[in-house]
Amino acid sequence: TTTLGFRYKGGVLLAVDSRATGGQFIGSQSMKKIVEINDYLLGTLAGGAADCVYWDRVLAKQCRLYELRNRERISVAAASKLMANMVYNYKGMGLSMGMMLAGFDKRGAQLYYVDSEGTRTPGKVFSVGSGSVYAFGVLDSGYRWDLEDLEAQELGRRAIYHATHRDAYSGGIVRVYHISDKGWVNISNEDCSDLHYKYQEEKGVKDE
Ligand SMILES: CC1=C(C(=O)N[C@H](C)C(=O)N[C@@H](Cc2c[nH]c3ccccc23)C(=O)N[C@@H](CC2CCCCC2)C(=O)[C@H](C)CO)Cc2ccccc21
Repeated sequence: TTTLGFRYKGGVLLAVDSRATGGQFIGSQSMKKIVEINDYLLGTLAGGAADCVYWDRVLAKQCRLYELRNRERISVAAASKLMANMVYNYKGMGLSMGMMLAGFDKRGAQLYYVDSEGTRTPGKVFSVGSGSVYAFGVLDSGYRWDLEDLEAQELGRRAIYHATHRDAYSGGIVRVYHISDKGWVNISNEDCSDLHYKYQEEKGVKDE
């Protein structure tokens, strides 16, 4: 898996791949690794698939209960704290989950990293998963706070593409989401092989 997220002038940009693996076998090429918790809150998933899918659903339920009890949406900080505290109860028991919580709330655009080891930290740029080393290579060289929206989307897309090209455990569809004060938008879902030929074309390189 390769997932990434970064905060910038235009809000939060998330990009992920869609491959699930079981050892050397590919379990799926079309998984949803960006999960829609509400109209202003997204999560990204990496690690044990069952752990990620299960705990995401528990978090989504808790966020909905919060809204019903408090008549307002939960903050990203609070949602990430809920998740961190829930999985901390199972620390050392074998959970494997590395996720990001991204959204827009009273504090503006927010991005947190939370994992099953007990880490919960806010930040500007994260990449999580087996392909994150490749994604960081592209991301860190192209990231600026003042990116325009289209530049930010293309940076996220290219960083995930490069990870799917080099990491055997990443692949499938490159999904890109943008979160602003108007909520989240799914920008694109492109097959990484289509992106491969598009980028080769741009480089003027034939059928590699
Ligand atoms: C195909 C499939 C599943 C599957 O392939 N499960 C395997 C066993 C799994 O958990 N794969 C992990 C890798 C892995 C195997 N055993 C582990 C033990 C510990 C930690 C990781 C693993 C995976 O693809 N992980 C993805 C993220 C997942 C993909 C599916 C959606 C939720 C996030 C990645 O992190 C990369 C592919 C690198 O592992 C689980 C599932 C649930 C619902 C619907 C379909 C599936």
